[in-house]
Amino acid sequence: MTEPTTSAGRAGTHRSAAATATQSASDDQPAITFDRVGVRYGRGKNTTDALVDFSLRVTRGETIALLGPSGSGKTTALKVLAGFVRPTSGRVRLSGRDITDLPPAKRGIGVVVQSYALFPHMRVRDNVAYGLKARRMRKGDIATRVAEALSMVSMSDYADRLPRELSGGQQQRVAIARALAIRPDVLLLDEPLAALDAQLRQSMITELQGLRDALPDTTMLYVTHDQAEALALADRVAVMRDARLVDIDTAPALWSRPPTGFTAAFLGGANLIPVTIGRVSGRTALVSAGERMLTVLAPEPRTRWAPGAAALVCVRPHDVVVTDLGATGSTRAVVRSAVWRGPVTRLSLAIDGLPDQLLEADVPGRSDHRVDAVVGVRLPENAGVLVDAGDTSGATGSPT
Ligand SMILES: Nc1ncnc2c1ncn2[C@@H]1O[C@H](COP(=O)(O)OP(=O)(O)OP(=O)(O)O)[C@@H](O)[C@H]1O
Repeated sequence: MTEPTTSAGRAGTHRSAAATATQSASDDQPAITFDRVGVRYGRGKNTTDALVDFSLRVTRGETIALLGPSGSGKTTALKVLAGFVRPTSGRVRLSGRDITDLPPAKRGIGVVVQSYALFPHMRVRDNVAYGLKARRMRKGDIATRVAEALSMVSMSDYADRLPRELSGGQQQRVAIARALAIRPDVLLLDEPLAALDAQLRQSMITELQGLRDALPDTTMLYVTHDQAEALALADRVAVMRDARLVDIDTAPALWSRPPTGFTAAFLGGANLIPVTIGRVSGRTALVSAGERMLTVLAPEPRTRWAPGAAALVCVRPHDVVVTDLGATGSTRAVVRSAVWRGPVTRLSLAIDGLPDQLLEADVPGRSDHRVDAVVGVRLPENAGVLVDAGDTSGATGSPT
């Protein structure tokens, strides 16, 4: 086994308590490993399986978003790693070291939760210093660390304020500074922006992106049910459903080639059209949707797509082309609703030959399409991608 080398982190000599504690761990191990973790809450008849056979490996410096509907087990996974919940089965490791039985304070993990959890009677600097004092660090070193952490979140000017004298976004920055002050190798963020309004959330996403880039050696696990946050911040997105990890991949891959209908729907804004697979050749497939034939992308492995089998085609609303009625290659459709969303108008369309299916289409700007207007619709070749047919219930992600 090799000693962990000093990480060339953003703060120059970035070295965490956790890393110091993981003397026997190896740098080539994943920073975080969940190994078939199960969590069952309660006893007897009143039990809830919050995590089932949950396995995940996170590389050092990677940011993973745990994305899923309410109750899917995201927070439980974080609590297991932080040491607040003991798994019923399975093991958790940090840099290869088994920490399943280690108390939370000995794990050296930074945790940020939705509700800030600042000590109301302590000034900002004392809130940030809290974990360092608990580690019995020297006063001078504490002052340096506090200043460094506050500067990272642009809160240096607020060190003497009380939490109640800060806005929500500022309080959350202090909570992040407090988590960073211990220079954790692993930072856990549980819906850190959920309590903020939409505009502030957007600017905090940008700040978190900056923080992530400034901390290239810090591994982050980010819990959210907001797909926009996940897509903006994560190197990989782990989609959870009913206590299980259902899909994991890079954000662009999950977006463009969602493996399951659930993930396609949860990432938001997906039209999922039931189809029957016809001929598959290379990366494309000819499929029938109602009375229509479509040419769509068939992601690897091709063996997934057997001719005659049922599947779904995922089409993003911005890929649907709305034309005048009768335009070449178009199909007749009736506008069922038109909602202006700023940059686009989202149309809901009933398509001839596609019964029981409304297709959502985005047209640029504020369109003047009225309900019951008759238009043409065209799906460009390969605008759709084949997705495994399956249960998509509960996949109501935030709209895109
Ligand atoms: N202490 C507990 N005792 C009993 N059941 C619990 C406890 N904590 C969570 N649960 C249950 O475990 C399941 C997973 O909860 P968890 O908080 O991990 O989900 P989540 O995906 O983080 O949800 P949310 O997005 O709403 O925070 C849920 O069914 C929840 O009701």
